[in-house]
Amino acid sequence: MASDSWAQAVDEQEAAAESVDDKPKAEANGAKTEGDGEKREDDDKDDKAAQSLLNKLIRSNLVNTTNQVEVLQRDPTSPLYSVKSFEELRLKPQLLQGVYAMGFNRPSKIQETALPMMLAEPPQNLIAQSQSGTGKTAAFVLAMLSHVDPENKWPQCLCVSPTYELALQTGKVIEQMGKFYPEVQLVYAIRGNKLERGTKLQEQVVIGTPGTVLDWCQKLKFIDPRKIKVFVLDEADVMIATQGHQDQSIRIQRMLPKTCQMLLFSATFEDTVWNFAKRIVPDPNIIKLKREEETLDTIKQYYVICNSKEEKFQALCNIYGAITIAQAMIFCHTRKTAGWLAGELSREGHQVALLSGEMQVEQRAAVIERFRDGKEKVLVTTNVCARGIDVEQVSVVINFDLPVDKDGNPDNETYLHRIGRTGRFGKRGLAINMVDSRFSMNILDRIQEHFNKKIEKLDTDDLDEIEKIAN
Ligand SMILES: Nc1ncnc2c1ncn2[C@@H]1O[C@H](COP(=O)(O)OP(=O)(O)OP(=O)(O)O)[C@@H](O)[C@H]1O
Repeated sequence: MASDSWAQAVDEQEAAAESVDDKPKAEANGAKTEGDGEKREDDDKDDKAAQSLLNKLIRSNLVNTTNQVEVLQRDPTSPLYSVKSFEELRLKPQLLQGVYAMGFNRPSKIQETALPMMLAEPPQNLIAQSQSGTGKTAAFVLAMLSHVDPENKWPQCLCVSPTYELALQTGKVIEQMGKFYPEVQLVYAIRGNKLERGTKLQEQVVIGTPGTVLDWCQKLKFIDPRKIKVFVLDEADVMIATQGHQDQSIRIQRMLPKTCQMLLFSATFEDTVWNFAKRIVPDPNIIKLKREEETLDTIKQYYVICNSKEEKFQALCNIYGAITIAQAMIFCHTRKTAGWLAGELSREGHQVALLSGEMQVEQRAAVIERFRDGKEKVLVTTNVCARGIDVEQVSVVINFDLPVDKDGNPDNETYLHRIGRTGRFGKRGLAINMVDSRFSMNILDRIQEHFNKKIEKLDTDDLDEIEKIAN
């Protein structure tokens, strides 16, 4: 889907970065100092799960959207309900309390329609797609908790997530939402959680990864799949990217009773996801929410002319000396530049976080959490590390190197995603581009042309001028 393809485009760009680095014209864009055969970011395998996790971690609240949901009902003649408040859903008081304690005042766009469908009697199956951060997890957690009978001490709701870390994240939401409903218990079916043979689980909700869930249902028989009332498959697009998960999920689904409510969620909806979804969810209702397009309308864009990476660093220091920057993200072309820059900035006394390709996902998650919590004010990163990260909360974005594709052409989509903000909710932002050669000037010109938006020149030796950009 075109609107969701930025991540793919970024992947392609990064995958091509090496060949760009080999080209003389690309060297001029900041890659020249890195051409030493180090392991590049692009060697890293596309890791959708890591991306999804990091995105969840950096986001502090709901992604707003002005788009309307598209609904395809299984039975088009039945009335379509949508709610504007959580009260209308007639939730159990303990759950309503949980919802409010999480700070939710009203249902999100997707929740308005998805919740009544999921809570209807008899239960309805649902396939729902909307970008990350629009409230899908909260929605299905509420549906699962609503369907549990706390008197029954066996698993009734089963949720599968693509990875250990994502399962833990969703588990946290279940725990938070169910905080005032202690009779309902949760268990994690994930690696490392070893139960004695012969155990029969008493917990009503199970969250886990496909392999462990399948073992617990089939081989170890901790769970009786015939007693499951709600089955959730989360992050279907991430799920199918992992070898074997698709198959395992289908095998789990086949063990469930016909009456079990099947729910599937995905951030994107390419054909592969759709084909998988149809195998998991029979007779579905379908809800789709288009991704909010990003724009550059609320962003002030500047460029700075420099001759070397040292000069770019000096320009950066001048900018920092002249204006107060709450939090900034700085994008570099390679891991090596990012490392160098982070070192230089720390030497100058800045609190710097570095996201680097060789870090494990847990380490990246820790860096992002610290940045999100404001412990560090500058996040230096390469594209691969930052793809999928929501930059909305960051007021200043600096392109230490401009984004280029494999042919050495401007990568407009990546530029837009790094800098852009969505719709009318977007806060104002400031973007500064470092230009260090004729090649990168040409890239900048073409980016201006593409978006038909002027990028102003900034003289970073003139403090008064820099101060003006902050106003
Ligand atoms: N109705 C609501 N009101 C306010 N905040 C909400 C609401 N629903 C969810 N949120 C919050 O918005 C953020 C995103 O929600 P959620 O994680 O459910 O989205 P998602 O679509 O599942 O995203 P992802 O695919 O990344 O998991 C979370 O911080 C969540 O606590």
